[in-house]
Amino acid sequence: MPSVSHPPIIHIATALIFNDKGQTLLVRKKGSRFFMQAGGKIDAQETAAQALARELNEELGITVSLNESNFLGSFTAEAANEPGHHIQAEVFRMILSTPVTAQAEIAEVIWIDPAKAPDEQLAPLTRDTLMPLAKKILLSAQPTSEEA
Ligand SMILES: Nc1nc2c([nH]c(=O)n2[C@H]2C[C@H](O)[C@@H](COP(=O)(O)OP(=O)(O)OP(=O)(O)O)O2)c(=O)[nH]1
Repeated sequence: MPSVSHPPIIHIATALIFNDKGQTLLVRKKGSRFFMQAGGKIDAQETAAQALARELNEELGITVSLNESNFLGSFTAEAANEPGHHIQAEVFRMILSTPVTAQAEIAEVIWIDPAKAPDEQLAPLTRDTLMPLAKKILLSAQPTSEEA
């Protein structure tokens, strides 16, 4: 029987970060043309939540504490910056009301309405999974006409 080879998997932790204006935060890392969610690889001995808190501190200068109520799920996609690799992303959600500063390997930070994000500039996981999820979360958070 022919053997099937699977692409190597990179395990990362990342976050859908929202502000109070219906926007979500994306970063572009130095040397990459793709915008994606902040975060990065989970080191040995770290939980996904610990890895994400460390990465958000390194990349954006923010201190967050995360628990399972912030956890959205585990999603897979092609890795944006490492051809031939796939990622498995542990994805959290949070609301941020403090300013952020691009630090370490971050070249750009943007806040964007997920309905207006240009697909061709997004990493595969962001384009195919996380921006659609962000739109759903924002829609479900909007008050209905009866509540408004
Ligand atoms: N943070 C993040 N990485 C993503 C997303 N989508 C996606 O394909 N990736 C890819 C880009 C990279 O190939 C990989 C993350 O690696 P990285 O190099 O940025 O992670 P890191 O900050 O831990 O850096 P390092 O240990 O390699 O120095 O996952 C995403 O939405 N967020």
